[in-house]
Amino acid sequence: MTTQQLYNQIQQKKSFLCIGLDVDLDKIPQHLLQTEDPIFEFNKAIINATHDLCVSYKPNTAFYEAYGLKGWQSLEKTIRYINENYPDIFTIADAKRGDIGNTSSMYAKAFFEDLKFDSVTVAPYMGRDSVEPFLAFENKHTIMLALTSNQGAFDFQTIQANDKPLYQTVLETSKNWKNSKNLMYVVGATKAEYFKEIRSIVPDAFLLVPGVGAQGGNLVDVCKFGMNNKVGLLINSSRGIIYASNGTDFAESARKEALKLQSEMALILEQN
Ligand SMILES: O=C(O)c1cc(=O)[nH]c(=O)n1[C@@H]1O[C@H](COP(=O)(O)O)[C@@H](O)[C@H]1O
Repeated sequence: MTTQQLYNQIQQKKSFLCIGLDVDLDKIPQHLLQTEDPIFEFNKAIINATHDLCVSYKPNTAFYEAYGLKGWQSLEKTIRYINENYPDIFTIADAKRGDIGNTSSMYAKAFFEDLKFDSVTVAPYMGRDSVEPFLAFENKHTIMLALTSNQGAFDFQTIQANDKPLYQTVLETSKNWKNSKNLMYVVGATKAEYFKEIRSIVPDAFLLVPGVGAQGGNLVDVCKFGMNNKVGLLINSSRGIIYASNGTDFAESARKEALKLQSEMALILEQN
């Protein structure tokens, strides 16, 4: 998918919401545990109930890997279900990969060619040759961690190195990498005060912004300086939407939470 297609979808749906499919068998409605593939059944119901309100789904692979082969199969079925039924949706494999070049190439194949995700999250710590194999894929997107939503972001990412915080070097340096047009960046919603600076470094890039909802980030604060002239934001909420209820009404309840965020987004888009 191209970023223009993503932008078209944002305009059409008046939404830049990304729903995180972080499925935990201890949190999903108990009646689903009787089914053959509870993770897939849960995802299918959430997707069917919310696909018109969001532009993206982001399964975090940890929640599937934790259940071994069966979990990986549920992930495969989920991405196939989205691609077959809602092909406009931008899909993110939240896997936070990155390794020496030949290994990164295999990670890229796994997520882009085998599973057919539109994008994958990648950690920048190993540098250019660990990220460029992902960037080589046309119309696929590499979402690199820049300034994350967690408290530990202050351990390394904001450390001064060469007179600037490390996350700024990550942004500036990566702009010069081959196929950098395929880069997006993760910036946590809990770091709203950094968006002005970040936008001055990467004015055109899409930013994946997790941390609203359960982690306490605020949508309006993020949009104030985070938006660009093509919106340029994908705001993720996982637990805040998918675990709105653990009863038989879980899908409707998820829809209600997604609708709240989408309505706020529609208002923000109208005002900009
Ligand atoms: O890359 C991510 O998506 C990510 C980066 C980050 O800085 N913070 C962050 O929370 N995430 C992911 O975003 C999701 C947030 O989930 P909720 O806090 O439940 O909305 C999880 O899948 C996290 O792994």
